[in-house]
Amino acid sequence: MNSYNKKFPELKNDRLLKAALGKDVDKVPVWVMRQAGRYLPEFQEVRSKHDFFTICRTPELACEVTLQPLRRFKHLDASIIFSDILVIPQALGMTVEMHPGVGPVFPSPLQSPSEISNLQEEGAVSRLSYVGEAITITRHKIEGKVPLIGFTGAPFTLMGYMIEGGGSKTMSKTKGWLEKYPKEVHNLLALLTRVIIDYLVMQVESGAQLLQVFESSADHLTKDQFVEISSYLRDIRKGVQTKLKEKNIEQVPMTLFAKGAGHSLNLQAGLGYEVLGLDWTMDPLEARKAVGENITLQGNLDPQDLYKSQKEVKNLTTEMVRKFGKFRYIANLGHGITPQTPIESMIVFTETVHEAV
Ligand SMILES: Cc1c2[nH]c(c1CCC(=O)O)Cc1[nH]c(c(CCC(=O)O)c1C)Cc1[nH]c(c(CCC(=O)O)c1C)Cc1[nH]c(c(C)c1CCC(=O)O)C2
Repeated sequence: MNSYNKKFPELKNDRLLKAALGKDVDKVPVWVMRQAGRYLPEFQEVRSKHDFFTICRTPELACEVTLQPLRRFKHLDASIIFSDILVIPQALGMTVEMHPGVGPVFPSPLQSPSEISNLQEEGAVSRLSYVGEAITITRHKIEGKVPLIGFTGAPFTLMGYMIEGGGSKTMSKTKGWLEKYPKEVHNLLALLTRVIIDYLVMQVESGAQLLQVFESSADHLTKDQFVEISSYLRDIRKGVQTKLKEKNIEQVPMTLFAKGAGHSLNLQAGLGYEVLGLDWTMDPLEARKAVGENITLQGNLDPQDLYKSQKEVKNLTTEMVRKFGKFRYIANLGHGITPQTPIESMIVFTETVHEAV
């Protein structure tokens, strides 16, 4: 399988890819994390008929919900394949359920490091082939209107869910493991890193045009702990590049979103990623100073700002885009859009980005 053989429709809007690679753009590109999701009635409609992971595993359904935001919001410059970061633990043999109103639940989380050896690394990526199929179908159905982003959870975030058994306010079990079992933790993070690299390469082979790595739980780590786990993030970037080269597949830009790790932007800028995602705590000018001119920044309006009046959303968005400027910048929120967000706010946000500079 190689995307060259798939004859995908020609890309008409390449603002996102240009911005990621530091080329000039006519307008600032914009997309929104979780842009396909519960704030859209058409998503709720599909969701009322199907279990969350059934949607992920059924390429036609995943494609349909990926396309939903594009139909509504004419200013979106990218789509992101509908899936979840927790499909990797599933492919390793763990059970993950999505409970409405609760979030992900692992009935049998990892209880001790000895259970790491039960994880089924072999064949994990082939068990994720449904994501590749969803990507390929979606690339055709998008008709080249905008690029399609593939994604993965990053090692520490995935390990956290696998140990905690779901979302956690404190991550105390996981942080306990970091102290008590450094060798085993390394083995697990290294295993996840290997699977993630092959999974991302498979996504590119299937048609993904940019890859985002979500280290969403980095906000639980101390600065020193983040420095430690950053080696896996570097290995992922390098590993994807090396494998694409070996397979003679064109390189794609990659984004790292390490939520809460704005304390280490300078370090992040050296990990090989073309784009760094910022959460809403970061000041655009300080972030630019920390990363220099060779990195594209993505973000970072507070998702809660979308609950304000249209006028305020417009003002805050304009202010944000002006601070970041047109050079090496992709507009987004500082985390995923939340379920009760008024649809009108998405319209104002995306339109305003295109008008702002
Ligand atoms: C940590 C994480 C997860 N999943 C993801 C992350 C990293 C990004 C982040 O930090 O938000 C990533 C993710 N999850 C989903 C996408 C789809 C693509 C998109 O951005 O539109 C993406 C990129 C769909 C989803 N993933 C989830 C939903 C809602 C589930 C439902 O419909 O019941 C969607 C649309 C559920 C999910 N999935 C996860 C959690 C913690 C939850 C529950 C919290 C919540 O409900 O928002 C794990």
